[in-house]
Amino acid sequence: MSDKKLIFVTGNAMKLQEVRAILGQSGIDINSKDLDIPELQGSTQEIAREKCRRAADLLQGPCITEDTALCYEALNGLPGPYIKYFLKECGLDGLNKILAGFENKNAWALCTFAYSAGPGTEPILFEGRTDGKIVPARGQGKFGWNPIFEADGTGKTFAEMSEDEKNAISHRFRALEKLKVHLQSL
Ligand SMILES: O=c1[nH]c(=O)c2ncn([C@@H]3O[C@H](COP(=O)(O)OP(=O)(O)OP(=O)(O)O)[C@@H](O)[C@H]3O)c2[nH]1
Ligand SMILES: [Mg+2]
Repeated sequence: MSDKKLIFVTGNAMKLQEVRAILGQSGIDINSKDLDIPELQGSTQEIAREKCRRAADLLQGPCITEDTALCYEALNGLPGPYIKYFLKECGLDGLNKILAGFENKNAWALCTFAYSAGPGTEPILFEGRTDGKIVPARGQGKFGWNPIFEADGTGKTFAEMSEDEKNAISHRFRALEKLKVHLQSL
């Protein structure tokens, strides 16, 4: 890609902030656009592909989109891509209580970036996953479900970490590492 300037279609300011911080000095410059794209039901991959297709159609050009899922092992991966609505309706406490009947509190955060070269092309997906467990809320509650997700091996929730600490191990960082390689090869 000649100028490495890419449109990230998202309505989520925190995602954008993290993506910019993680991309840092990579030479990949992100512009953002907040378009209201309907999100389908289905697997995270189906949702990610369709959102990116629709975004590229609306923009009439190349773009990236991102979908984040929070997956509970005891629930075979749910709430998954529907976490936004669970968080809104049940809150952090409710997201803990959902697991009250299960001993298994394991969960994973899954980030899926989709890249479209433009309308009519098939989006390419880049996934990143961080394993952890669901815990009662700890730390600064500035971003989504960060306070209830304790990343394995850290003893900290995402909300107890500095920006740099989270960005070094997050689902978003791991997905962006793959997207970066692809973009740099264009
Ligand atoms: O604690 C968190 N740490 C994270 O790292 C993180 N990344 C996303 N989220 C939240 O999970 C849902 C995903 O839904 P989502 O992928 O559809 O995002 P969105 O609708 O906010 O933006 P977009 O679809 O316009 O890009 C939304 O509630 C996001 O706020 C996070 N919460
Ligand atoms: Mg969304």
